[in-house]
Amino acid sequence: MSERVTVPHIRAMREKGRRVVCVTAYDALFGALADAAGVDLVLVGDSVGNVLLGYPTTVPVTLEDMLHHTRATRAGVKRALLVSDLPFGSFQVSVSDAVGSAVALMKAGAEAVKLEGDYTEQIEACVRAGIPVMGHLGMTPQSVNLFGGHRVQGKGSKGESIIDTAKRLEDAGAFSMVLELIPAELAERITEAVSIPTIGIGAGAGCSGQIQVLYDVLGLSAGSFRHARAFVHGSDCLLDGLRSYTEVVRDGSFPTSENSF
Ligand SMILES: Nc1nc(=O)c2c([nH]1)NC[C@@H]1CN(c3ccc(C(=O)N[C@@H](CCC(=O)O)C(=O)O)cc3)CN21
Ligand SMILES: CC(C)C(=O)C(=O)O
Ligand SMILES: [Mg+2]
Repeated sequence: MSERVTVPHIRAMREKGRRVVCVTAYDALFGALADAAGVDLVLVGDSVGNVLLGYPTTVPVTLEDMLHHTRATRAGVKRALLVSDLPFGSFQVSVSDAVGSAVALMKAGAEAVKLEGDYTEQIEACVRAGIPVMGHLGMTPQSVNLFGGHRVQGKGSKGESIIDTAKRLEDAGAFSMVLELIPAELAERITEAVSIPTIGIGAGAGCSGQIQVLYDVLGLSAGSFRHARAFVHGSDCLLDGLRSYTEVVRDGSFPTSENSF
């Protein structure tokens, strides 16, 4: 594979007009698959809570969970930039919490961290400590209890404050930002208002790049979302294989002499 992707590369992609391709992963196996597909950035998302751990939201995910999945994903990702989410509770209360948590993720193998919301002091302090930070605005899932569900944010006049926050995240030193579940027109206005790459999920095609949850892309998620698309029917495919296995064990045709010693 070609040269490793770095934070300056991601920034430069916007200037060159090349869309940034991002996907989540939570372990070495799927991290290596995403890397082999040539994505630019792999996010160890706190969506691991919903997707793999069976939680209803990302709220219960701990820093220990994120460290565990970051170490695993690090083992599989060789080329793409590896970014890890700061989970709920690990950065909001103080700047020292934020830097401490971010340092731990970096030691686990992340090359940058992402945090949700309007936390410019935390972003400044991490950047000062040498840790690149990705912002995340719009429908920030760690605030689901405030929103009353995973609902589109920033409709109508409420969009203005998101534009203002986006500018302040850039000023604080964020190298890019995720825009989640906001009107496409608002995402375009934010993208015009900042000079760092905007990475959309449910935020239209006017962002500098896109991110999706890997299991949604692979058709391995329980539900389906308007913002996502399954590019392969993973669950159907895997179920076929598992049903075949079940059948041949039951009828005694597996293992054969070739599988035996
Ligand atoms: N598998 C998975 N994919 C994701 O994109 C994802 C997660 N998990 N977990 C963390 C957050 C939660 N996200 C969510 C969760 C639910 C909706 C949802 O129910 N969307 C509605 C539309 C919402 C509206 O119209 O306001 C839908 O119909 O898809 C969207 C994003 C995005 N993230
Ligand atoms: C979907 C992305 C932006 C995320 O934060 C996650 O997967 O946790
Ligand atoms: Mg997340």
